[in-house]
Amino acid sequence: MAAVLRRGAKFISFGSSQLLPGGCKHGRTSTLSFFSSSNRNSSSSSKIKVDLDGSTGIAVVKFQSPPVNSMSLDFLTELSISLEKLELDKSCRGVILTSGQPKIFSAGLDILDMYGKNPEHYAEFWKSVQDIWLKLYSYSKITIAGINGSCPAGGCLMAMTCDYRIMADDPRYRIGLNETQLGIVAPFWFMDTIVNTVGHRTAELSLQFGLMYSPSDALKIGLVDQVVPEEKVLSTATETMTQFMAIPDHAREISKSMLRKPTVDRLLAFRDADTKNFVSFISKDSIQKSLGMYLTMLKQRKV
Ligand SMILES: CCCCCCCCC/C=C/C(=O)SCCNC(=O)CCNC(=O)[C@H](O)C(C)(C)COP(=O)(O)OP(=O)(O)OC[C@H]1O[C@@H](n2cnc3c(N)ncnc32)[C@H](O)[C@@H]1OP(=O)(O)O
Repeated sequence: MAAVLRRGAKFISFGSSQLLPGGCKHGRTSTLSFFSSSNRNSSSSSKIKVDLDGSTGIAVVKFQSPPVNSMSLDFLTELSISLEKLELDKSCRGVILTSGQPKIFSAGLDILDMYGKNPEHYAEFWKSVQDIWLKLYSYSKITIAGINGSCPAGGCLMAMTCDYRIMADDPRYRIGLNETQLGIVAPFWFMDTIVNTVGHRTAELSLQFGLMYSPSDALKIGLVDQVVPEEKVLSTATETMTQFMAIPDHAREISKSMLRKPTVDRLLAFRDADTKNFVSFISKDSIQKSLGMYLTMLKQRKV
């Protein structure tokens, strides 16, 4: 079901579903601004660029980790710090996540962080993946994903944590949780997130086949909320943000929190066990072999 938020309208319009397999609380001034005192503030780490417009309260967080914005430990750490600063900054009311790399939103978790490393590294990496999900899924500010490129696995997970998803209409782009195609299993909180987004039955098919959807199919199943020409992704995200901002922050925030808290609490309750499971799963010879083969295929561009 594709819920569409239209200009000047409320949450309306539900499409049919179809699956195709395939590969300040209103505050505008800041006492806690991390981005200097002018109206447009930029900060840039090596992998994440943040532009906060103090006059609108909208921050654009751009991924700039070539070639494919894969979520390495460094990427996740930098993103986490940027999000934390923005959450504390009272001049910021909403965050747009988007990519500065052509054709890719994010390639998902960095496979090199899951391959050929030691258990301590896997545990540290996994905790940072959990951390970014926990942060975004329970983020108090409005979040919109401007998906201007392909968005597999962890990339799709990150987009799903946002309050709204706008995808570029390029038919070459794909989005979905493709883990089974790599011979790995999406953890329960990845599954919870997609179930919460597209519903149980669609999630069952999606996860088992590891389906990757074109923008139009993603819209049909409600994995994204809107599909627009690529050059309009950011402007549409800004317009949509303005609609969200018209809702009193406290009411919106509490609604979001009530809807998402059970899912967040489930990971918090099993966080250590989930980390142990990940480390033992990813350390298995058979899984390492699958990942090694997948990396080789990627390098030979056979995927
Ligand atoms: C119980 C608990 C159980 C827990 C069980 C464990 C659960 C883990 C959950 C996993 C979640 C994930 O996100 S796993 C990651 C899943 N991601 C994917 O499958 C995406 C794979 N990538 C792609 O499909 C493509 O690269 C795509 C993103 C569309 C871009 O295509 P392009 O043609 O533009 O670019 P490519 O030539 O393919 O890639 C450019 C270079 O980037 C590298 N690259 C691409 N994706 C990469 C990635 N994710 N990590 C590292 N490196 C990557 C390629 O190898 C190339 O390296 P060079 O040749 O050296 O330049």
